[in-house]
Amino acid sequence: MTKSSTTVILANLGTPSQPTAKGVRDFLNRFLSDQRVVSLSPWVWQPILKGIVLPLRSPRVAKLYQQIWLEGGSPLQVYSENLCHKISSLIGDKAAVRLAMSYSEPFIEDVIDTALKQGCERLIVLPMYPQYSVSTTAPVFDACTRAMKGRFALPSLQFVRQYYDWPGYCELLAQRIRQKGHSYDETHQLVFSFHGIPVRYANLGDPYPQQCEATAKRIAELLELPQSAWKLSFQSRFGKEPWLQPYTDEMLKELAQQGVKAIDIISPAFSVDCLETLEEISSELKDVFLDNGGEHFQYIEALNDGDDHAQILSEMILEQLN
Ligand SMILES: C=CC1=C(C)c2cc3[nH]c(cc4nc(cc5[nH]c(cc1n2)c(C)c5CCC(=O)O)C(CCC(=O)O)=C4C)c(C)c3C=C
Ligand SMILES: [Fe+2]
Ligand SMILES: [Fe+2]
Repeated sequence: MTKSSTTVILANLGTPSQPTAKGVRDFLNRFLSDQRVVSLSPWVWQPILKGIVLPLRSPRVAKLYQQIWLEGGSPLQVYSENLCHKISSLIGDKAAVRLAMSYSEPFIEDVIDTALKQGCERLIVLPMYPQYSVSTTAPVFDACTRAMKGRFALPSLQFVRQYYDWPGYCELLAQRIRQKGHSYDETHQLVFSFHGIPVRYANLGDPYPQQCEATAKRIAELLELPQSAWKLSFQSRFGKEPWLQPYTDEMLKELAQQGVKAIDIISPAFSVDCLETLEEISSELKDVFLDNGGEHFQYIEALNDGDDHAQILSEMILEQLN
């Protein structure tokens, strides 16, 4: 297989191009207009989105992005790009490796279009979400099919649905937690905080909650933690309907009030750090815990652009190439 005939697409969510109200608005408009993400009728949702959500949320969220912005752009963008370069080096001339995004540049459709123009005959698509969700993984698939529309010669397509269960993946996260050097018990808890989704989506068949639970259980098992030493919760609620519970903010408040003094918190739904970890967890949720009597709060970073992360994702890709 030559480099030009196989293309690996590392697909992530997307992020604002600038930490400004306009940059955030453009990103949120694309993201929240996708019916996979907000599954309301566009006749009902679009006026609310355009008239209320975007004007109120964009300037507020832009200020949050400003607090975490890096020299090369948003953390999600920078870590994803660095990771892609490392994976590309590891894969060598077996395939071209490209980063693509669902809701910001470089868009998945454009990256696929360029690859096909350059003679790509085989696409391997790896959404950068360890757990499958209709709100994240499915939009990557949608973008792939949009990119194929109207074409006469389609490439073969391999789509990685999830990878939390890839051998060694949970071990990598467990190792990261071990490096923090703690032993956990009733007063020093390990919290697995996953990005939430509406309960309705789970009831309609999204396997995301089961996959989150399996991820947390496996990591706890590898760390030989008793059930009393760790918790699973869901963060980043959006909108009025019920989301997966327990909610991280309420749980941290309760834990602090029950006398838990120290928390280490990790978010295994994110392959790279982003607004939801660097701002929501590291700042907002930290304040919730400390304001209610907690004393020690540590956020354990995502695998980001680490060599071990690039290595394990490359192994998954090489398995697809075989
Ligand atoms: C596991 C990954 C993610 C799931 C599942 C997910 C579902 C989901 N998200 C929203 C709404 C928002 N998410 C926002 C940011 C955001 N979400 C993810 C990942 C998942 N989302 C990431 C990586 C990010 C950060 C992007 C970055 O640039 O750093 C935001 C924007 C921030 C804000 O305005 O608060 C919204 C909105 C919904 C509605 C949803 C499932 C239905
Ligand atoms: Fe989200
Ligand atoms: Fe700690």
